[in-house]
Amino acid sequence: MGVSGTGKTTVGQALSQALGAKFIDGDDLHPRANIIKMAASQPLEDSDRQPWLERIGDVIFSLGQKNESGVLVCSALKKRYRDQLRAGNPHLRFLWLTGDYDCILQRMQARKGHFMPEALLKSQFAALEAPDDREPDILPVDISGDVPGIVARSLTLLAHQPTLGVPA
Ligand SMILES: Nc1ncnc2c1ncn2[C@@H]1O[C@H](COP(=O)(O)OP(=O)(O)O)[C@@H](O)[C@H]1O
Ligand SMILES: O=C(O)[C@H](O)[C@@H](O)[C@H](O)[C@H](O)COP(=O)(O)O
Repeated sequence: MGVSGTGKTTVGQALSQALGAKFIDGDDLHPRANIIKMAASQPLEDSDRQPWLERIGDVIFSLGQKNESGVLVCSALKKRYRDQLRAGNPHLRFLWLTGDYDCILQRMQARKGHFMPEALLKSQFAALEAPDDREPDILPVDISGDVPGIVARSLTLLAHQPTLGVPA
């Protein structure tokens, strides 16, 4: 999880390879109307996100039913969104990619060919409900430094969450 531009897709793909797990990009689960809206620099509303979160929760449930490991990346900005994803998915854990606005903005500016405009980064931070100790299943990972280092830190954190299929 994390605001747009934090590296969810980049880190998630590398992490899924390191874990031998399936990779799913939550961007691909949006109704097309959501993508069109964001591409037009309009922030999504809670109602826009509902069908998307439902699909994400169902994909996670399907993986669990097949006893399959997966890395699914999505912003999951608000606690109630995360609670919706948790429902019926006891093995779900979150890695929260976290960093400062300027660092993320620079990365978004350098990113090519993605529908999400940097103009929406402020609204992403405005919508973000930063996890706190009410959500102990969320592991914060700072995004400064290179991708291999972030993946290594993520693996170390996940190793303490054996339910993710990472050997303890
Ligand atoms: N640790 C990193 N250091 C430098 N650039 C990064 C890092 N992680 C991601 N990026 C770059 O930042 C941009 C946003 O990454 P991306 O994976 O698309 O983020 P998200 O999926 O969270 O929107 C991409 O251009 C990506 O190549
Ligand atoms: O909750 C939201 O406002 C949207 O879900 C938004 O977060 C979008 O899905 C991605 O964040 C954009 O794509 P990237 O995160 O890949 O930039």
